Amino acid sequence: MRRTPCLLPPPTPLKAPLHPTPSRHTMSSTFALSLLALATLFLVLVVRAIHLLFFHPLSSIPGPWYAAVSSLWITTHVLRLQQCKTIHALFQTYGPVVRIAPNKIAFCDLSAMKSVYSTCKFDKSDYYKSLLTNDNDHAMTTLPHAQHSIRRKAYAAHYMPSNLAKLQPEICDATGQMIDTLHNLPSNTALDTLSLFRHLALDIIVASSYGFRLGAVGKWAVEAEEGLTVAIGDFPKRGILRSAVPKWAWNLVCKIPNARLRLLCDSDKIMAEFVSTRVYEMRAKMAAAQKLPEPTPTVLVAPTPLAFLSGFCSRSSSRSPSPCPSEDSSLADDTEKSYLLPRLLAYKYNGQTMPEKDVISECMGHMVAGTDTTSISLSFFLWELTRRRDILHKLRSEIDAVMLDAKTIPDIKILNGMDYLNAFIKEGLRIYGAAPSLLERVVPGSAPSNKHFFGADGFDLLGYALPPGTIVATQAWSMHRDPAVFPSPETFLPERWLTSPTEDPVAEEARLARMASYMMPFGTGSRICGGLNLAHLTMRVILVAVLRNFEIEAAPGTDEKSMDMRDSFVMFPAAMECKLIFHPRAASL
Ligand code: HEM
Repeated sequence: MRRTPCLLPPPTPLKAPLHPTPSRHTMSSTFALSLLALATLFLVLVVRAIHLLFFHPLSSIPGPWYAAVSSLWITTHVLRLQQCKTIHALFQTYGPVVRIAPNKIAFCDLSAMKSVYSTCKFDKSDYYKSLLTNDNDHAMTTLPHAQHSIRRKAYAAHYMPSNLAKLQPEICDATGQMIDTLHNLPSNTALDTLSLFRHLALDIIVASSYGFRLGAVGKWAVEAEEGLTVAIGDFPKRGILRSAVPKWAWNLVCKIPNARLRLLCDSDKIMAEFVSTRVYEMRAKMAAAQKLPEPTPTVLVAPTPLAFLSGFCSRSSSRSPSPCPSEDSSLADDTEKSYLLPRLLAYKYNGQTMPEKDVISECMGHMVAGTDTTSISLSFFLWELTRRRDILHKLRSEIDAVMLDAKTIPDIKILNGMDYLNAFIKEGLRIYGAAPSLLERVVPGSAPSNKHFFGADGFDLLGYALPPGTIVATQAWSMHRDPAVFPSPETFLPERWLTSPTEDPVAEEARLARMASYMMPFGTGSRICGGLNLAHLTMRVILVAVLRNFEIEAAPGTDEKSMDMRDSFVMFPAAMECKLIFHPRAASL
């Protein structure tokens, strides 16, 4: 029998919905899974926190519990630019050793400072890599001690006092140009000294490194900021931004068509191009000099000396002012002096010269390290003088006595012997040192030769065992404010650096030596600032020249609030500027 075909239409296939509605069952299982993930994460964090607080090798070290469980707390203070003050407050609450992050210990103690930085010479932490120049190391960023000492040997002799003495004409010339510029400004002009001294410090560093006159102050005077100076000011900001965002985001930021942003992104490149040009010129000069039949100058000699502007430099070591050498006469004496660049180009290690990339990044490192630090210190020093006429008066008496002619800066030997000036600078560096922050080091994996600092559990820091890999650091800010060493530490008192005629001379010497041992405005130990002699000379020259020629007054708006100190490795005023007015002294005209 044939079957009757079914006349019913075939069933329409169900259309899949565009957005399938999850069943109640699926929804609840996703929710449960998320809850489980969150609970697991929470549990992991709790277990981790418990470990860090109670079972970690650093758990016995005092400090706030939230600092021990996460780096977030200290990072917020870094971002608030208040790390120094925050850590200082911790020392006052918890004592000389404090845990400030899960793996980071800060201390404030002289013996610990000596063993970390000088005796054991711990390597630097990764933090310094944010300061690479031209994506390459320089002395400051070379972390391992052994590699660093090779770098240090390459440049150290440049900053020896004997070499700097020969570079006085360059330093005085640049300073003289600034003094002339200030004399020519309309009266009552408020100047940002951070910017002014940044330009001057750069002129001095460029002149003493390459024998090249940059003329940054001259350009600044006509309100055309020197490109290189802007780049140097931008460089640290670039470093912070670059390390805060992923690489792709940074590349994107640098594509935004904004001229100012472009400059910031290119700051490293601008500096590298400037130094590369100097390297190219110097190589050409050195090659030309070697082809001369006779006499053959050493490679350390810069073949073309700077032309000197005016009579601001004195070459005499006597107290009577002497005329500045003329352009013609300077050549003979200059054959002895040595700039930084030819020295680096000639440096050999194991028979090899330094790769050019290293020479360039080294030179860039010095420009970055020396420019803002010098300008910030000087700005705070002058700001202090606007508030302390008593100190200004004593400084003036000393300066006026050795600087009969307002246009002749005394010789280095005279500057070195000015007791009150030097006491003032020491006190300035104690309170306003431009780099007062933590100088991070890492506890090594194996004990160095000084084994007595190491027990079975690691490095012995004031009775606490720090395992290898722990980051350990102290800060000048706190070492300089120890009331047992510096009575009334917040009071600016140059006299504390002078011996009192009414006290026992032996006790006085011991007191001065004790204070000096706590001072670390330039760091301390094997990684101490390479340019500290230049910094001292520059500060002395600029201070005597400015104070001999001008009365200084704080501009409206420059006050305790605007000058409140902020720190991000280097320190700076809250307002990011220091506006002062320079009135020519009658005796200087
Ligand atoms: C008042 C001015 C200055 C202050 C307060 C200062 C401070 C410092 C500090 C704190 C360090 C780091 C030490 C460390 O990381 O442990 C340093 C390193 C350095 N500074 Fe200065 N500095 C000043 C001026 C200069 C100048 C004028 C130059 C050169 C032009 C310079 C060149 C260097 C170099 C090359 C290093 C790295 C040293 C090395 O590791 O071999 N600094 N400075």
